Amino acid sequence: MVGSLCKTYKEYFPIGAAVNSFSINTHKELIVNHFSGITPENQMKPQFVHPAEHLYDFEQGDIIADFAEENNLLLRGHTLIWHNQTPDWFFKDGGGPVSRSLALKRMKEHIYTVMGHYRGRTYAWDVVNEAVADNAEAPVLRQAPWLAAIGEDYVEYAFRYAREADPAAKLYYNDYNECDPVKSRKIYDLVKSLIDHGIPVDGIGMQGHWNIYAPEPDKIRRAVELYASLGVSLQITELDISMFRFDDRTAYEKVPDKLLELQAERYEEIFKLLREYRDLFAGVTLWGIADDDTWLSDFPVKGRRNWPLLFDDEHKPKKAFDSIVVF
Ligand SMILES: Oc1ccccc1CN[C@@H]1C=C[C@@H](O)[C@H](O)[C@H]1O
Repeated sequence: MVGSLCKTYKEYFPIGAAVNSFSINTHKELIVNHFSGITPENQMKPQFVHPAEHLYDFEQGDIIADFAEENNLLLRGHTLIWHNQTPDWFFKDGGGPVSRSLALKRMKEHIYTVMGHYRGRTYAWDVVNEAVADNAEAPVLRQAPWLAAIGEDYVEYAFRYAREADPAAKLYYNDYNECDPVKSRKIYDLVKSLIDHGIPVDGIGMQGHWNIYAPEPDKIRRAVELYASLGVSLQITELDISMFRFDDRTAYEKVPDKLLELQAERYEEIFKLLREYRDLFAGVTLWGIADDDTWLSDFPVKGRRNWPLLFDDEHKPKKAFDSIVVF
């Protein structure tokens, strides 16, 4: 019997995994043996829980929340306000664009209803996902439907509504490419501005969609220290270590051993750094359980398989797993 991942890290931080209402059955043994928390990869996103203005559908989210309760797992809510997987109806009114006041009303109702439904079951929420622009010359906020409808203060309103909806939940701002020197400064500036205006932000979610080549530990370290200087909690919320640079079109039928070795070294150096900063991290979540079910197979390159997680297609621990449970 291999050592339990979450038991190994019990004195460091909870270890979570992204799940769906199928993988909680197909990957149940791995979840209950190796993880102390779960995040719904998709099934609490607006597209799934709020498909039409007067229609909520919590069926799949409830299956996940019930599983968390039955197995004593922490449950992270993901995500409330995002430019993706959010139905167009939020931003339309009659034949034209929604007004600021109606968009705020819809945002408030969505946040109150979804957080209210899971109140007491979700200990944290990714309130706003990926609001910051990627490209260096852009302003802080990316172009997004919520920005167009409400204006630059949409992020503030989202966090205020979230605190009102569930005062006990930890409220996170979550983003990717979070170690890029330019983008990390923008994320810092956004969260600092929220804090300076008395907006309730408890933490920054560093998604951690990394790969076997980047970001190097020093870049991760600089971002960790920059965000921690705000006095907020940190979480790695969506960790996976891709075998490829983002849109590299190289593809393999079977993962080369050399890449598995490189990946094990990356996981080892990343978890060494996370253990060093254990006091800053309130959790580390893998964006999936095993390589047979990962969003990175076919994304962003159609037909390109990927092997970014700690367990292989047969749910056996990989070299990457061994590299982080023995230290
Ligand atoms: O790494 C990226 C590259 C391009 C776009 C988005 C991302 C990350 N975006 C994440 C990935 C998968 C989704 O399931 C998550 O909800 C989302 O937060």
